[in-house]
Amino acid sequence: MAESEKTPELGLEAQLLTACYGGENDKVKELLKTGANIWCTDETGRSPLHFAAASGDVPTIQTILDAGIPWNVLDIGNYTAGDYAEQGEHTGAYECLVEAGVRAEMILRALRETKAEENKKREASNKEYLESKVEYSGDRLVDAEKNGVMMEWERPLMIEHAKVICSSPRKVVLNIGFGMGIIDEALQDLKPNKHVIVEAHPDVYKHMVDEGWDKKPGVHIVFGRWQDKLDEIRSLGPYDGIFFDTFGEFYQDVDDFQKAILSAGKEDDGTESKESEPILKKPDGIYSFFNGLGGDHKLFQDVYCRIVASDLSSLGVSIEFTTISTDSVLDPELWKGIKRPYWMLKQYNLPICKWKQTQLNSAKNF
Ligand SMILES: C[S@@+](CC[C@H](N)C(=O)[O-])C[C@H]1O[C@@H](n2cnc3c(N)ncnc32)[C@H](O)[C@@H]1O
Repeated sequence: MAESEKTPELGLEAQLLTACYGGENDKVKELLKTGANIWCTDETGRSPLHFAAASGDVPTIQTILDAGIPWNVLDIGNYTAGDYAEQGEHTGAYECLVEAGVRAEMILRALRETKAEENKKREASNKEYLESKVEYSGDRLVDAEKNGVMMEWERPLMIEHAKVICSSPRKVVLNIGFGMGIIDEALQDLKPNKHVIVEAHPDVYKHMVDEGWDKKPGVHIVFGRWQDKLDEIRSLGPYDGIFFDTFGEFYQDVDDFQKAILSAGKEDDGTESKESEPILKKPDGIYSFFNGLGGDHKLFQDVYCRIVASDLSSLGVSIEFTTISTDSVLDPELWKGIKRPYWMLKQYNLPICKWKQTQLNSAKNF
């Protein structure tokens, strides 16, 4: 064969991507040993993990993850490896990526917690937001940088959340974060006996007062960050239903909130009080939260759903998700004027959190 007729030999990186795509785990390992650069990508930014996910071969995915590619890597089109696994209907591969995400996030969190212990009290995650202006503008509430704080498209979700935490009249309910007051309107329609609303932003608080929320029978407004108002929140409870939906806070804040409402009160010396019940009433209290974490990528959302389930479980609470289609939200028109769409998934996982029955039984036997 003439020299010019030979197929040109692929470079190590091209060989690596091809082997990942073929799910050839042994070859992938060999290429990595030979010095193939694990950080290589093709022209569309797809990493070896994207290719391995597209092959659906779990051992190859594991090899790539072990070699250091993060589970949440994105290509130029903003797709995760999970998107490639799903496109090929590789459920085992998708599950492997979710598990990798959960493991990585748990490790990161353990590291952060050690740091937080060192720094003791954290600064508010959304300090800047709370100190700047917000604007009510038609179907949305935006912050000074045109981030969507709350938008009208969430109304059907809020109505369902309200039904979950206030399933019959005369309940005592707590809502953290007023925003556009959509869930609070829905709760009022369900006729609770007592309806406590905690809101930290001065402009939002002013809007609530302008709209007469402070005069509604049974409504108690607590103005301030929930973190600073726990004693007042506790004194107005316990609650049959609790909903949490703030803005600019992180998962750590959600986790702190859950620990605060699901644990017994503290004595002056900081030990758990034997008399005081948790803020969420036992045994029938129901807790829910806006499940927007990771709302721009399905893989990220699935990882957070797993993490929150595990955290709640260790607090004695089980979680179930009911799904609601959010297909219509994918229309780019809806997000015009908003800095960054915060929801890009076809399905919303609405969490319903209840005290675990086994826990209650063993507590009774105690
Ligand atoms: C997404 S909006 C809530 C929307 C609401 N669920 C509705 O149906 O309209 C979030 C709200 O939480 C408030 N917020 C943010 N951090 C808070 C905190 N730490 N404590 C209480 N409210 C907070 C914001 O000012 C904002 O009004």
